[in-house]
Amino acid sequence: ELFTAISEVEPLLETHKRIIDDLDDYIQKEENRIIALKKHLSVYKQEHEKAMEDIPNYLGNPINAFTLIKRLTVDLDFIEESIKIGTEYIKNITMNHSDVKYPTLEDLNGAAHALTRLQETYHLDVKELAEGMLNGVTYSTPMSAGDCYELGRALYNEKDYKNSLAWMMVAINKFKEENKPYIFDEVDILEYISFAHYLLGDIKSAMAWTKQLLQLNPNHKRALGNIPHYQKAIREQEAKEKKQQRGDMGDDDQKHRSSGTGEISEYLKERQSYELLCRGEMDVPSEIAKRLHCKYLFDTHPFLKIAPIKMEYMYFQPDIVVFHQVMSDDEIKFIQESAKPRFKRAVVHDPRTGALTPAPYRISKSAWLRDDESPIVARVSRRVGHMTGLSLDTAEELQVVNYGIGGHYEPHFDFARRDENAFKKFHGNRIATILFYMSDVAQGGATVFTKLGLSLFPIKGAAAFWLNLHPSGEGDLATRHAACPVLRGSKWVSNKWLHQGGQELLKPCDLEYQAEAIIRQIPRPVPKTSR
Ligand SMILES: O=C(O)CCC(=O)C(=O)O
Ligand SMILES: [Fe+2]
Repeated sequence: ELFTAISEVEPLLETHKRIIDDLDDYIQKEENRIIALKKHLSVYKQEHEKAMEDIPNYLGNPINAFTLIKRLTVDLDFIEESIKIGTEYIKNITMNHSDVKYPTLEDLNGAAHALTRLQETYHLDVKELAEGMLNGVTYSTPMSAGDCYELGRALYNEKDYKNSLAWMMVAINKFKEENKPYIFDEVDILEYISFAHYLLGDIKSAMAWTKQLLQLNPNHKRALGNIPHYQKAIREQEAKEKKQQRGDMGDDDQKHRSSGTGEISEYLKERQSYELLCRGEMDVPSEIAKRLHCKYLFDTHPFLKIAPIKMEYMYFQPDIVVFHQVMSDDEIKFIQESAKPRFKRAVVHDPRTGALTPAPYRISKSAWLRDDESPIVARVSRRVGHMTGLSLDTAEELQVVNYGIGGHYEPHFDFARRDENAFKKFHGNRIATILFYMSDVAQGGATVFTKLGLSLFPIKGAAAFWLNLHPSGEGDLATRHAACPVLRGSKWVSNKWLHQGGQELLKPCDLEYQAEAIIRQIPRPVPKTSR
């Protein structure tokens, strides 16, 4: 699962270099071998010509008879042996070395999925992507027909036929333009295109592409077999459409039934604001925006009297703030290096069982760092106390996260719902989140609050802070948030989650608030984030 963290993809460059060196060496040896073989061949040809000019005379010469026999015994053995050595040698190269890392087919599929996630979230054009461009700017070498074909194949195998088809269409155009040798040919691409159309329910297109395939290869067995099948399906589809047209007159009931359930539209609504926010196309409401400001924070801890913290309000009710310059480059480097060897694919709590499992909606690698393992980690925790005025006594360890190719975390709450038994080992629920940004991100990777319409774009060394719970202890549903897929760059964050235990005197729960949490309509006063 190398694809789940960029830091784990980095060592693949070492593997890449190894392949370059091995292949260079192989080609050098192979060229020498070919030169030797060519010399043999030319001797064979020359001698053969001479022999054919006058066969009896040629073979009458005992030397010629001897050399002919030699060429067909010992020399032939040499040729055979040298070809065998070549294939053995290349076998050794393609066999995995144990001292470098190799990605798996799972990684290839993960990377393929990531590309489509990016393409869909950021409205990227497949043709532009294939040219190595993002929003009109070139960032990488263009993809070859082979790259596009493999990507299309990976998506096809993952049953994502729509995106598979989009990439196969680019593959076929590039294939015709490039005119390069590949292990696949135009017929193979056409077969994927036809079948993807079929699986997407567009049987007429499937038929048209299959006919194109048969023009190139009239004996293609599978394509020939599919034609009657498609013809039958088209007839059935047309009959169904006709029946539906007749039935539709006045069948209002049908229309209501197909309008979908409320649950789906709620999901789609969230998805829509998530994507808009990820692209930075949504602003916070103007009545909030006009009150946003920055200030120096110097009263949550006496220490701040001499070193106040820069605090920027990003939202009110719930209050979301960003503290600037609260983690130094050296601290970041140390934390990254400590986390790397312990990285595991990030897991989520299964809401039914509370068990930890990896999920496709959270693609990253993470590790936990304890305060007592390094004064640097402890110093960062202490700083969280200074910034928030809250107790760290019941906090979780520092969770360090690196997102992989297209890495993301879909909308979620940081607190546990009442029916989840996720946080039983902690003192109460997650009252607050402090999210340190340990890198800038070239493109994408924002933290977005889907209910609020707020996007926070990572700034290295800054930290976002918000309370997840109402003062009553009820989870604040407005804190629903997500990590957008990383479009370009590597995103590092660390989370410090504070729990309710130990905050009783610092953030007393309020009976009025408790009532408010139940009767949500009552507007509540702006709670002070700092004290
Ligand atoms: O990485 C981010 O921007 C948010 C991460 C997050 O929400 C989490 O880890 O719970
Ligand atoms: Fe979160």
